[in-house]
Amino acid sequence: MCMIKAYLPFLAAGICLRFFVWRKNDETGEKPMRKQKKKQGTARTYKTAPNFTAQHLLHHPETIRQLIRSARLSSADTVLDIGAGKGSLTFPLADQAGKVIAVETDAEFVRVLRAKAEGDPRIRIIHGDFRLIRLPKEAFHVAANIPFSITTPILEKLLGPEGRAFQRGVLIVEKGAARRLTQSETGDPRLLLWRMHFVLKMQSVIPRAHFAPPPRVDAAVLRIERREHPMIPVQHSARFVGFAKHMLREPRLAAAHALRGIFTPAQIKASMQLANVSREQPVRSLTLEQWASLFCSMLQHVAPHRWPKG
Ligand SMILES: C[S@@+](CC[C@H](N)C(=O)[O-])C[C@H]1O[C@@H](n2cnc3c(N)ncnc32)[C@H](O)[C@@H]1O
Repeated sequence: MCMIKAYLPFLAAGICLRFFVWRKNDETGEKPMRKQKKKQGTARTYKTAPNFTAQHLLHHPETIRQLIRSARLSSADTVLDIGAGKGSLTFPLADQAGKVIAVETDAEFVRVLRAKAEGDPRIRIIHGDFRLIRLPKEAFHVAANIPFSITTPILEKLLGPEGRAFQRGVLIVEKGAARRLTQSETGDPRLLLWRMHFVLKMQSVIPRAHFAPPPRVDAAVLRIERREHPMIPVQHSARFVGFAKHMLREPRLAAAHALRGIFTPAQIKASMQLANVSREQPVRSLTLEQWASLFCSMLQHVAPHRWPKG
């Protein structure tokens, strides 16, 4: 009895800790990491710290059909399924595309995928972290219900220099993330850069009930298409980020003021006229065309030593 009494405070502390961890996972809307069976022999190897795995599997047949249809794939296409799970998208995608590359970190899911895809030359399964794999060099598309917890690293990889062969994609992301990525006004220089090269659109909302287990929030389909003609020269991408950061130090400031550190007064007048920017227009309300025009004016007329650093 005395022994039990002595252990009671530790037991209570343990229960509190479990509750706290559970609440934390609940707040993020993510499921805690699944435990791996040791005997599978394909132990998880992370080069970076493990993240929540976000295993919200899509189980709604019509939503799956719509996503596959909207990916507009042909038998000549290569498509990436990022976070393939048990293959709810992988196999329907293989019926449309020439080649599907399915990337998945979870050893148990990879085992299921390999068993289902055995002998199917159209499907290649990569057991690994998408953030660490090498992207195809030939043109490719993406159709995926991605792990929400790594939405930004996934976009950085696809829309940055590494993803130079990425053409277009339909990605299921958190609805809030889809809104942020597609609303017209933004104060995020990197998002502006992505928009110079890609068109991002929120295509449709997917109710949380279409996933198992359901996430805490609804999801949405984010459509991404590479622009045929980028709005700024690709080789000046890093410079564009430097320019946008400089301009967005105070997003509510009138563009004419924000341009001061870079352009002379005469250059400000001319470049604003060319970009059709009004005198009091705040920086954060500049349209993509205005951003591109002001930036190109800087490249053309301002001495490189005055260009803001990234
Ligand atoms: C939202 S689920 C989607 C699963 C499946 N595509 C579906 O729709 O049913 C995301 C999947 O990504 C996997 N995952 C999590 N982190 C990953 C990473 N860094 N690289 C690749 N896959 C990852 C999870 O194990 C999970 O199976």
